[in-house]
Amino acid sequence: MPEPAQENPYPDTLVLGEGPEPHPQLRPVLQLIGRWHGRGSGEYPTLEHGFRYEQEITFSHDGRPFLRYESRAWLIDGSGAALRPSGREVGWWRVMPDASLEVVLAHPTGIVETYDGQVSGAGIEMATRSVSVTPRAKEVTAMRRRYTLEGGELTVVQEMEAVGQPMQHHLMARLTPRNP
Ligand code: HEM
Repeated sequence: MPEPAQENPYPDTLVLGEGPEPHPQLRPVLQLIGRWHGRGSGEYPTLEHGFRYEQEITFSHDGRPFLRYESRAWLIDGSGAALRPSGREVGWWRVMPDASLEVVLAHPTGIVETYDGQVSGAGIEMATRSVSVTPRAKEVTAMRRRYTLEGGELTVVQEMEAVGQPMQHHLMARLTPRNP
C-alpha cells in the first residue's frame, strides 16, 4: 500500500511573517529574504562589447540558519527588450553566529563556487575559496561579490578572474523588491 500523499511539512518561505520563523542566526540577512528584480550592465576585456541585463534574485528559508538562493538574468537591448537568457545560478548561503557566511553556488555552465563572506552593516562581501569547473566549462579561477542594501535597493557587484585575465569587474546590478 502506498503511503498517503503528504504535504512537505517544512516548506520554504520567501515572505517574512509567513511560514517558519526565521532562525535567529539569519538576523543579519533578514532583509534579503524575498524576491528582487532590476537591471545591470557587464563587461570583460575578452568581450568586444559591454552588455545590459535584467536580473531576478530570490532568497528563501525553511527555518534553519541558511538561505536558499537563486538568480536568473537575461540580456536586454537599449530599449529594455529581452534578447536572450543569460547567467543562472542556484545555491545556499550558510549564516554563522558571528555573521560570517559560507556560500555554495552552482551554475548550468559547469562551474561550482564556494565563498567565504562577512556581513558588515549594510554590506556583504564574499570571495571564492574554490572554483571547480567541469571539463568543457570556461576557465574561472576566482570571484569576488559585494551585496549592498541601502534605501531599499540591493546593489550587486561581481569581479572575476577568468580565461587568463586578472581579477576585475564583470557585473553590476541594482535591484528593488518585487512582490512574490
Ligand atoms: C548576472 C549574471 C551574469 C550575466 C548577465 C553574464 C553575462 C555574460 C555575457 C553576456 C558574457 C559574454 C558571452 C555571452 O554572450 O554569453 C559573459 C561571459 C562570461 N561570463 Fe558572465 N555573466 C553573468 C555571471 C557570470 C558568473 C557568475 C560567472 C562566473 C562564475 C561568469 C563567467 C563568465 C565567463 C568565464 C565568461 C567568458 C569570458 C570569455 O570567454 O571571454 N559570468 N557573461
